[in-house]
Amino acid sequence: MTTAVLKFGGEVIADASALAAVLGDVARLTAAGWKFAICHGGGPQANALQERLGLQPVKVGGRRVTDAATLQVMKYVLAGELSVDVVAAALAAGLGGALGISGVSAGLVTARRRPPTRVSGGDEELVDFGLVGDVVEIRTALIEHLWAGGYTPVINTLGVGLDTEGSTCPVFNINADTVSSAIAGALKVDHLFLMTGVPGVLRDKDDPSTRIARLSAAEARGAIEMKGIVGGMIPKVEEALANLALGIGAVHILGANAGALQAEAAAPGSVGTVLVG
Ligand SMILES: Nc1ncnc2c1ncn2[C@@H]1O[C@H](COP(=O)(O)OP(=O)(O)O)[C@@H](O)[C@H]1O
Ligand SMILES: CC(=O)N[C@@H](CCC(=O)OP(=O)(O)O)C(=O)O
Repeated sequence: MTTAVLKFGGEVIADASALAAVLGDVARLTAAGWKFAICHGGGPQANALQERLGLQPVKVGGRRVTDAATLQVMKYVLAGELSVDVVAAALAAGLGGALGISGVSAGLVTARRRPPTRVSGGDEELVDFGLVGDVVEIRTALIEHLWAGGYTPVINTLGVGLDTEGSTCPVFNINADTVSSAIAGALKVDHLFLMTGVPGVLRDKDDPSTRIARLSAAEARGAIEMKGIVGGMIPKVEEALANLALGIGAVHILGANAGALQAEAAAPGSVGTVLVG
């Protein structure tokens, strides 16, 4: 049995034909015996709703600064519209066991508030991200339970603190690349696929023909330092590398194209970028 975490961001969700093609591949691989956990983001959709509400999206090093109103937007967007729409698209693509959950469900993604931190890709000073969580623990039992029942979890990446605040536990916004990498590490999956709007990590971020097939940790850190990797590609690479050592078979960053999952799994680096420790 092959196990995989597939993460895609809001950009992929916004492209209905790309999303259908990818979910069709997941449906076929699942029918052939693979087990997938799908994690999704929703950054562009959250930006759009913030703007409609007169809020200004602020991101530092690819992570969103999250006040109380922004967290509310993240709940509406991630656990509301996009969770429902991704599951509906998965059902349409033939993935009959698709089931939407959040990182809050059964305490799947437990987290604590991130203290003010210095950020790669930001300035030198400490950044207070507000209601953004750092992952403390992934409780994999829920995913294993769903897999055993024939379901494919579709996970939106909110997290929960288990230290109660009055009558409730605090909910946190967590970057979807962070959550998917942590889940992949906890499950020790064979493949972590980070699917995005570009074909992989690019030498020149504006030139899709400059895809890097294999990227080492040292090269990745150098590229972040030299600002060759910027914005939303930073958390993807950093978080995947941080979790690779936990026992993920292979981490692939790749574009959302039909057949890409199978091709990358069979020959890592053939259509995307494979990260090596
Ligand atoms: N070296 C790089 N190679 C590829 N993409 C890069 C690089 N540096 C920055 N990026 C940017 O990172 C983006 C992917 O991150 P992001 O937009 O957050 O995706 P997602 O929403 O799929 O998580 C790309 O669309 C690209 O604009
Ligand atoms: C803390 C943080 O940055 N959270 C992310 C969660 C959504 C996400 O990661 O979406 P994409 O995968 O589409 O970028 C955010 O607020 O945008």
